[in-house]
Amino acid sequence: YPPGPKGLPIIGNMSMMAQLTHRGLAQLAKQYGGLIHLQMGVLHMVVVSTPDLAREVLQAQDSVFSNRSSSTAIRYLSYDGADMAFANYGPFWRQMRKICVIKLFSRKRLESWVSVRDEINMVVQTIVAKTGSPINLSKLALSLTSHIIYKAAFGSNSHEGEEGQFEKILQEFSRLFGEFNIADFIPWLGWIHAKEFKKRLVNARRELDVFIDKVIDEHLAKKNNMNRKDENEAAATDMVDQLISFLDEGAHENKFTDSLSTVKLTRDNIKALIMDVMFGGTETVATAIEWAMTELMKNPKELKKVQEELSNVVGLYRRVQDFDLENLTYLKCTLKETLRLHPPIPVLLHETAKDAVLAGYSIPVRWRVVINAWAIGRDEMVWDEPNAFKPSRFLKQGAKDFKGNDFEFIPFGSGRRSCPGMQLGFYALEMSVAELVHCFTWELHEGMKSGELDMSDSFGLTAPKAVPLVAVPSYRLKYAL
Ligand code: HEM
Repeated sequence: YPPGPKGLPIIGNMSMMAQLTHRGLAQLAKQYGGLIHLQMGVLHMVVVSTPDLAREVLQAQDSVFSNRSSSTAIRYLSYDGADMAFANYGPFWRQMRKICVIKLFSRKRLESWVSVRDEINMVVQTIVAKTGSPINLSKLALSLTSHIIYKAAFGSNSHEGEEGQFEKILQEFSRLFGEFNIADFIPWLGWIHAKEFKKRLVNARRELDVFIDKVIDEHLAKKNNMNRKDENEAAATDMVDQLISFLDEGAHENKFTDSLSTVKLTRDNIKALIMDVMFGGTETVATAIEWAMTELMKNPKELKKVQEELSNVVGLYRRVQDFDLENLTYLKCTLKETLRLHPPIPVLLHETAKDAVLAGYSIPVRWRVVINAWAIGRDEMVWDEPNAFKPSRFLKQGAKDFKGNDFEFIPFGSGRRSCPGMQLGFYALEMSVAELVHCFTWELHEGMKSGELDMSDSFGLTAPKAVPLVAVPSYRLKYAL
């Protein structure tokens, strides 16, 4: 097995649990090397912290390393693996992925892209009304991305209060995913808080059931109405509309097929896929917006360069349009640098599908494989001044890109399990930051200096800023909105 800190009998390295964040694991990698073994009760895991080993796991031997690790909460809340993000690699996952890529996230499905624009417009209007007052940008970013994904998934005709209700359900899901459950590590101690934990799992899933069943029924009714009115009339399609076209109420399990025309989905599949989209698309993009704004506030010279570029390319008499994005090169470099220093998902969680050998070490089947994207993005063997925010490094010829071929820079992962929402996610990030710094000038709250900004992060499904970013906007454009 690979080297690693020595553990105790039965519990292994469980006493180090609090240390096993992206930062703690990067520290351990300095001590034990790019491949570490840790044991947490019955669960074994290896941690990959170098680009070469990431290439081996995500590309050269990807079919062996592309399963997902699971837990009691994940199994229950994903409707027993009825989704894509938590399903093991195989025909079922392939089928679900095809639906997501072609039907939900594709550039051709314009509605999601329109949701991004509409919601950013609303946010700009809100900020205009609050110029001169402090704004919690961390909260604003999360509310923006929740609205975008909610609208892309469910359409715009939600009823009063429903969005807030849905946010609460997701927050409880998120807490349950992250909660320490002893049964996952030492199964025979599982009785300790099993009853209470199970009760919370059942309640959370029941609430999601009630919520999404209602949405599905409303969409089905709308579809029937449309059919009656005009067979040929194209309905405005949100993600639920797309998914219910595969719904077979009589189906109890999926039949795997390579052709989308014969795919059948159950209600549980639809609920679980919606959950994937919500989790995949909300906190990730919000965290990236928050960090981009934080780094720009921390580095006023870089902010000035981005704003100069916006003045030259867009000018101060109009807002940023989609066609401007390809000319906003420095903005793009700034966002890449943000994703290098602060990958929203700092560690990728995979599992071995069979016994494997990695760098000469044995990695048995069903071992957890953690790829520390955060540590790789700050590897001093690869990156010059790895902890400095230097967007211009991405201007150089041959600079790394995040599309999955450069294993030194993997904020969206790479290979089979890489992010299917990358295009949509990056577009939402690019447009949000472009508009925030084009329409407004930002000052830190209460006379705080840029050097005093707290740059610590917290560790969970994503790694947002530990202390929210608060800043005061003033309007920058030369025409009234
Ligand atoms: C800045 C934005 C985003 C970042 C940095 C990001 C990053 C990632 C990463 C690192 C993974 C895991 C890769 C792996 O395990 O190897 C992932 C998976 C995933 N992402 Fe994203 N993501 C973003 C936006 C989105 C958006 C907007 C959506 C959907 C609307 C989305 C949906 C998903 C899904 C469903 C998966 C699971 C894929 C699978 O298991 O096959 N992501 N993402």
